[in-house]
Amino acid sequence: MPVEETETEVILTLPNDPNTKVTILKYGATIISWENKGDEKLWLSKAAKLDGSKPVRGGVPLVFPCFGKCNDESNPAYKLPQHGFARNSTWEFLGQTTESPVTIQFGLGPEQVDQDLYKLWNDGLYDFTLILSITLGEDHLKTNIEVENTGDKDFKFNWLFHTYFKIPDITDIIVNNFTDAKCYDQLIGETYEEKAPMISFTEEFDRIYKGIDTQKTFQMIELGKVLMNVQRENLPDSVVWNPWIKKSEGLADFEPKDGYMNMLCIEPGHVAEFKNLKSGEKWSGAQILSTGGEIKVQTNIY
Ligand SMILES: O=P(O)(O)OC[C@H]1O[C@H](O)[C@H](O)[C@@H](O)[C@@H]1O
Repeated sequence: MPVEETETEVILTLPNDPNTKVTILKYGATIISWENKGDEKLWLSKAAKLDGSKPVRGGVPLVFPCFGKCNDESNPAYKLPQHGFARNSTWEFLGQTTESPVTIQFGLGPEQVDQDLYKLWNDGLYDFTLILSITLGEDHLKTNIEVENTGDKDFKFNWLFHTYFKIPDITDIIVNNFTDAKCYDQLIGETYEEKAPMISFTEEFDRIYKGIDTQKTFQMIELGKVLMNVQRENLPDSVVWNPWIKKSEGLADFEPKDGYMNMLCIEPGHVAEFKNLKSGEKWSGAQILSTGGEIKVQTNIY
């Protein structure tokens, strides 16, 4: 049985490999585990709440319709909490859609969102359907999101896959192919061009990389070995985040406290600008994670 459903979770297993599986919490449609050949690829805090009382600290939380806290009073997302409402709504499991590759879907519409929260977005006047498709392969995991504006009013939104990777030791990790990207450093409030040939981590890190050619793959490399490739479809931006010591101390659901050594967030999204979606229109974007392979340095492709 490739798909098992419980009241709170769905587990998708690769038909020919019981050690390759993905576990999705219906709350937030949050992927909380991706085991590839028995090896866990995602970081999940030991203190993560999995009971629907707050967004999950770890895995792949979904960010919609705003990334971070929207500070623009004229934006209808202004009153929403940090990262919007998709990660703290219980999605509907829509079932398996294809057998090969094995794919399942989850859906979210205004009726599944906590109504007090939903009303904070333009008084609940927007109508939308989100369809999340999760495809599991031998060495890859694809998450595709489709956003449809099913109402009569145009709206604008951010989307982001807030992916927490599990890693052996942050100080041994470098990430490539961000070179020359425009970046907004959230810690110093400044925009500049990334000049480092590889990103490495020795302190708190919180940057929004913008408008990166989707032909570029970000590779998370540990001591010369590719641990993960992050590919994108129609998602021009990517946040890179590690809370390091002080910030993780302040996060009640972040455990163990030295867990920052074993996690790194690389978060493909559409967040530097809001995406406008007209009434009746659809938009989609995807993140494709894959393990292994060679190091490929991609300079700007003109
Ligand atoms: O604590 P959360 O609301 O889950 O946000 C966790 C983090 O998300 C993103 O990576 C942001 O860039 C960070 O500034 C933020 O701290």
